Amino acid sequence: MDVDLVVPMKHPRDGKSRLRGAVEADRHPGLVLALAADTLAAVTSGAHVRRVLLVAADPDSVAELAQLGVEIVREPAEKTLNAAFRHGAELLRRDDPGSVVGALQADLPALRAGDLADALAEAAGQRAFVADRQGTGTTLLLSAPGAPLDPHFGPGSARKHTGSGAVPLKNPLPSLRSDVDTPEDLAHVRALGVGKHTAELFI
Ligand SMILES: Nc1nc2c(ncn2[C@@H]2O[C@H](COP(=O)(O)OP(=O)(O)OP(=O)(O)O)[C@@H](O)[C@H]2O)c(=O)[nH]1
Ligand SMILES: C=C(OP(=O)(O)O)C(=O)O
Repeated sequence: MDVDLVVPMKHPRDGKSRLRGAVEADRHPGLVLALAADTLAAVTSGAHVRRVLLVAADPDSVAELAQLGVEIVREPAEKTLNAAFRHGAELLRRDDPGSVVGALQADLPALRAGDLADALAEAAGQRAFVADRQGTGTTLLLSAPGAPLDPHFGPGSARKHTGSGAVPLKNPLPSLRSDVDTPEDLAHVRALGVGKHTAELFI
């Protein structure tokens, strides 16, 4: 089954504040962009991903990511994470009302296209989500075809997605569950194997 994905991003200077200190302060925006670039490179290499819409707080600040084959739009007037996801989903559905829409985090630098394909296969058209490796957050939420995405991202989102009827996917999906919020998460993904953009920062 094919999917269109929405990926939200703050200005790289403002995002990933819990990760501050993992690299020198002036390299923080570059690290945030590298995490996103590796995530998006894995996503766009996947056979089942049709479109990727990056919903950005500041499109100019993430313009370099367009070369990875993603479309970039500005976030809506309501500047929150879930509003960014809803806006992206609405734009995608305008072009294809019956599609499967997915909400994906931009901080999965170890992502493998195979894990994303396995998640899509397991979801099999149900509204479903992938919890992060800690089990509390969400890295991917998939709609049913033509049905609402209904995103509830934020602290404790795994419980909120379960509560709203989304099916928690059970496959291991290690690369898809390894989001990077803290320096400890960064050490974890480096051990798992990150993409080239993040790897280059640590040579
Ligand atoms: N466009 C947009 N993206 C957002 C917004 N809030 C969060 N994001 C993005 O959504 C993703 C997940 O958010 P978090 O993991 O909470 O990241 P964060 O807010 O950058 O990190 P912390 O500052 O450490 O909480 C990140 O890629 C953020 O850049 C928002 O209001 N608008
Ligand atoms: C916003 C979320 O991400 P994080 O855990 O990366 O803050 C979430 O898991 O819903």
